This record gives sequence, C-alpha cells and structure tokens, in this order.
Amino acid sequence: MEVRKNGLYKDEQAVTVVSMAMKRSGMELLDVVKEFFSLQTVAVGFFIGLLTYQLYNKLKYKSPPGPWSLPLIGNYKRKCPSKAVFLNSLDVVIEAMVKKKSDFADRPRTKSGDMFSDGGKGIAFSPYSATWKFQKKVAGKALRYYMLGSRLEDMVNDVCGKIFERMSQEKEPFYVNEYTGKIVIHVLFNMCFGQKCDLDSKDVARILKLDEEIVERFNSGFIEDLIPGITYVYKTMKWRELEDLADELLTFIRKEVQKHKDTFEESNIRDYTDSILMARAEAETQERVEDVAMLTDVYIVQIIADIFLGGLETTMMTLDWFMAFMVAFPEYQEQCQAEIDQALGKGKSPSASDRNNLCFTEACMMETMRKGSVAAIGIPHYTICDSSVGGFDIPKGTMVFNNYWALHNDSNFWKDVDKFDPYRYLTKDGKMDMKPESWLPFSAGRRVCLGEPVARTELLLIAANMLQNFNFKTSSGVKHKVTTKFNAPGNELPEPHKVIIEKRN
Ligand code: HEM
Repeated sequence: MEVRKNGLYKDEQAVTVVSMAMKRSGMELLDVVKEFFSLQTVAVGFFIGLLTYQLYNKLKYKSPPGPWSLPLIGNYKRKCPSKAVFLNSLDVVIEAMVKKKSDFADRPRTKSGDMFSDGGKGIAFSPYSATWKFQKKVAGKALRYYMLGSRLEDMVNDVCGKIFERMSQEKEPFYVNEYTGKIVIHVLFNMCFGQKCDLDSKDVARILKLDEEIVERFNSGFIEDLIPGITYVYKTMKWRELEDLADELLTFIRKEVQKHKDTFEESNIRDYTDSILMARAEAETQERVEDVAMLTDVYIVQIIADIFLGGLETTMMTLDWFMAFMVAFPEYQEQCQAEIDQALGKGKSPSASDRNNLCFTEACMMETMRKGSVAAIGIPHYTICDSSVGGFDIPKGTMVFNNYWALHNDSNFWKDVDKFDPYRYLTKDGKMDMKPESWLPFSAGRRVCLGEPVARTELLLIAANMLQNFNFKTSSGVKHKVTTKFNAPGNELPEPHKVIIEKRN
C-alpha cells in the first residue's frame, strides 16, 4: 500500500505540484500577455495594420488624386468613411459607364437602400446581376408598352385639364409647384395602377406625402449607412421613421399588386403593373422556371416601387426648374407659346406625335435639365472588379459618382456656360439638332435611367399643356432672377417663387 501524504497518493501529489506550477506560470504568462496586449496596444496594432494596408494599396494602385484619408475614419472634413471617386468630365464618364461595360455597373449596398429594396431587389438599388438585367428588361418593355398608342398623352391631358380648372381659381400669387407636383404624381400613379383617380384621392395624396417624407430623410443621410451594425444596438428616431415609411409604401404597392392579380386578364393589359404580371404569365406558360423565380410578388413590388422612388421627385423637380426659367425668361415663354399655338391650333391638346413641331419647347426643357441639377451626382455606382479610368486604377469595391453637374457646366462643351440658352439644341432652321455629347441628365451605359423615354415625353406634354393654357408671370412684376437653393448633395432647387397666372384663350 502506497503511503499517502496530505491525503493524496504519490502520483496525485506529483500531478498537483506540476499543475500548481503550471497554474502559477500560466497566470504569470496571462499577465504578461495581458500587459502586452492591452486594449491600447491592440488598437494601435490594428491601426498600424490598416495604415500598412492602405500604404500597400497606395503603392499597388495608381489612384486618382484626392484628399488624404485615415483608415476607417476617412477624411473627417468630407464626412465620408468609404472610398469614393468622382468622375468630373465627359471622357471619363463615357469610359467608365460605356466603354468599360460592366466594370462600374454595380451599386454599393447601404443599409437604407437595403431597407427599401428588401435587400437589393428591384432595379435602382440592385447589384449588377442576371436578376437585375432581366428585371430591367421586363420593366423597360412594360414602360414601352404603356407608351404605345395614346395612353400616356391621354393621361397627361386628362390630369392637366382637371388640375387647370382648380389652378385657374387662383387670384393671388401662388406656388405653381403645388399644382405641377399633383400632375406628376397622378400621371405616375395612373401609369402604375391604371386608375383615373379623382384629384382628392386619399391614396394619391398619401403616396405624395410618403415620397416627400422619405426624400426629406434621405437628403440628410443616415448614421446607419455609415455604421450599419448600429441598428442591432440602437435605432435612431429617423431610422425608425424610415422603416415605418418604407413599410407603408411597400404595403400599399403590395395591396395594389394583389388587386391586379385578382382581376388580371391577359387580353386586357391595363397598366404597368399588368404588363409586369403579363411578363410573369408568359414565363410561366413557356416554363421558363428561372425567369418565373425572378418575378415573384416580392420582386414585382420592388420593380413598381422603383417607378415612384426613381421617377416622382426627379420629374417634379425638373418641372419646378422649367417653370422658374419660363417666369425668368418671358421672351422664351412667349416663343414656346407661339410654337405650341402654331403646332396645335386652338383647343387641341398636345400629343407625342406633335413632338417634331415642339422643338423650341423641348429645347427649353433640355436646357432646364442642364441648368437645374435634380440628380447632379445620380445614384452611386460600384466597381465589380479592379478596373481603371482616365489612366488611374480603380480597385474593386470603389464607390463611383458621375458628376453630371460638372458635365453640364463644362465650358469646353458649352459656350457661355452660365447662360440659359435653348438655341444650343437647335439647328439653324429651328429643328432639333444632335443631342450634345455632354448632356447626360439620365446618365449612360448599363445603368442608364430606366424612365428616360417616359420622363422626356411626359415633361414635354405637361410643359406644353401649361404654356398653352396660361401665361405665368412674376408676382412682383419685376424681372425674376432664378436663384438656387441647396436641397441635398447633388440636388438643387430653384428658390420658391410665387407667380400669377393669366388664362390664355
Ligand atoms: C427628369 C426625370 C429623371 C431624371 C433626371 C432621372 C435621372 C436618373 C439618373 C441620373 C439615374 C442614375 C443612372 C445611373 O446610375 O447611372 C436614374 C436611374 C433610374 N431612374 Fe431615372 N430619372 C428621371 C425620371 C425617371 C422616371 C420617370 C422613372 C420611372 C418611370 C425613372 C426610373 C429610374 C430607375 C428605375 C433607375 C435605376 C436604373 C438602374 O439602376 O439600372 N427615372 N435616373
């Protein structure tokens, strides 16, 4: 029998001694490790690591010139922690957007964009993918279908007629954008959901209000886009409001899609929503399983939401600018009216087929889009691979902005760049000239605006209706000078200005 010491057998004693020694040395080791890796040391090490990585990238890539920046923090003055490149001239915009094909065609993912697009579904916020390509094709076809025949012009003329009845009651100076905004929302609403809503429709008013509130919040940005993880810990009031607004807008569209599904007839395509449902029905009939999967209800709701998010504010703001310029330049207003009277005669409403005879009015609209920046830096792009532009390297995962404002104010392309001059777009005999290269309010390349054909026709029809029916004058009687008001980064509006109107015979 082995002797027990302290109640333990010999082997147990040995193990205990070893383990105590280990414990002591382990604790010391832990202290040493703790001391070595104190929080500060880890932080400094991490920072040096990032700096080294940044330096490595600086040596690896020939980056475009720009301000210095610190890892993670970025450039504090510019308040942007991500790498971003601005393309400020036509050659680099065309190189990146058109010549480099898909290199620059992705979108950066943001927390707010994800919220509206259900994690990148639909078109505007979607990453560059086969799904995006297919959906943009389907949506483009649906818009073209809508524009066939006289549907768009009937809708514009009908809404304008109703709005003008109310507008002609204005006896005091008033803000004309309260009426033009209503025209645009009614046209888009009717285009999507096919109903000729009365002007006091609560649904239309609510969508307009939702749009205003969403845009207002987007304009000032979200901390959640800079620190996406923060929402798991704390949600700011603005973020919670945005969640509610997005939910209300998408729930509304979901209900409309359901109503359309319940009453859908292939032989009677009523509107844009029906056209998208038709694309799904065709894919089902032809057993194109992958296409059907890209047109689930969730995707369809997002494709329709894109029309409101992409088309409403931009079109309304363009009309704000147009009216501001027409009031500021009565001579151009009169010239448009003379052209409209000659093209349409008395009492006939404008139609898309009158376009060739409304060149001066269209030129005024094009000049409006050059001078009034409604989407001056568009929607950010993102590189899907290492690429280059203008002789500089642009690594994969870089945010890229097209600076349309710079293109529209480049004196290499525009003579008397500050002047509002519709003649830039016209030939000597007053016909539409070739589109100036540096006129790109709708962008170019793969991500070009989906709604350009609709927006241009709709804007011209609304403008022609307005000027055919009314004279717009400054309320003070003094020549009005258009002054601009900052609205959001890349987005300016004309300073609100009251007008008076005279009904034209
Ligand atoms: C004056 C009116 C408008 C202007 C100035 C405008 C301008 C733009 C711009 C600059 C872009 C970004 C393009 C890019 O990322 O390179 C864009 C994208 C888009 N626009 Fe418009 N837009 C207008 C009206 C509309 C309308 C009426 C609709 C819908 C009917 C629409 C739907 C879209 C969509 C869905 C996108 C995203 C395209 C994509 O990501 O592939 N827009 N628009």
